[in-house]
Amino acid sequence: MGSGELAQQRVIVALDVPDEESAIALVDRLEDVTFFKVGLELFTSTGPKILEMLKSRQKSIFLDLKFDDIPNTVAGACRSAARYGVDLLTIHATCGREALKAATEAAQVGAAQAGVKPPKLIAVTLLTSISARQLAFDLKIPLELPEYALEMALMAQESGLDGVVCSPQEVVQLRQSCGDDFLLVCPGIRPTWADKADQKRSLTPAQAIVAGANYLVIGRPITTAADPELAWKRISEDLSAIA
Ligand SMILES: O=c1ccn([C@@H]2O[C@H](COP(=O)(O)O)[C@@H](O)[C@H]2O)c(=O)[nH]1
Repeated sequence: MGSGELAQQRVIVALDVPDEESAIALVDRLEDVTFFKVGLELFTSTGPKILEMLKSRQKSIFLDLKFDDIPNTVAGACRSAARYGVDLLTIHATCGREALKAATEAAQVGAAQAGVKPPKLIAVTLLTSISARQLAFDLKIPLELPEYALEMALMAQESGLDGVVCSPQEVVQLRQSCGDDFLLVCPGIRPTWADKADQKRSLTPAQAIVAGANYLVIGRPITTAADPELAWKRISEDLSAIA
């Protein structure tokens, strides 16, 4: 595999910026990046036109709106979002089994109505900003963290979802239990030189790929770097070493 190819295939850059202008500036600087994530901050600011901007540049799109509501509402949201023709779409596993099933069906319907490919629907197991201590003391969940993440992933899989968003620290266990065809998409990725900030359950890009992650989501280590192209290049080189 050529230099940078693994990063191009497996790294999704999170465009957590406040407006369209900043997003375009970053996308145009990071010309080797093929996959971008649009999350709550950018989508709330720009609406769907940001997706058109990315499509016009032939980029793959992860629409990370993390829907979390009752079954009827998440189904409607997934039906609408699927019409945009995005590649990945998120919902929280904590919506529950009934909502996850309704969302899965609705995403198929929305895509068919719009004549586009359905998105891969993936469920957030447990935000990577939550530590074991916070899970127990703030969220009052009595399970050990790895067991809780596994239960959320299995519920998503049984409900027909294509995969989950999980911490890279849980990838080995989830891959073993959910099999090779289940997508494991990992934020909380931190090169050794990057600040962890609010991420509590992180690994380096190379560690996450070796563990078995399908995609790595990386935001601030690239987007807030003094030189985002150089940050991308360093990550690409680290991944080339394991390719
Ligand atoms: O559990 C989760 C789910 C989603 N995210 C999102 O990924 C990126 C990570 O950005 P960094 O700047 O690399 O921390 C961000 O858009 C989150 O909304 C997550 O971090 N953890």
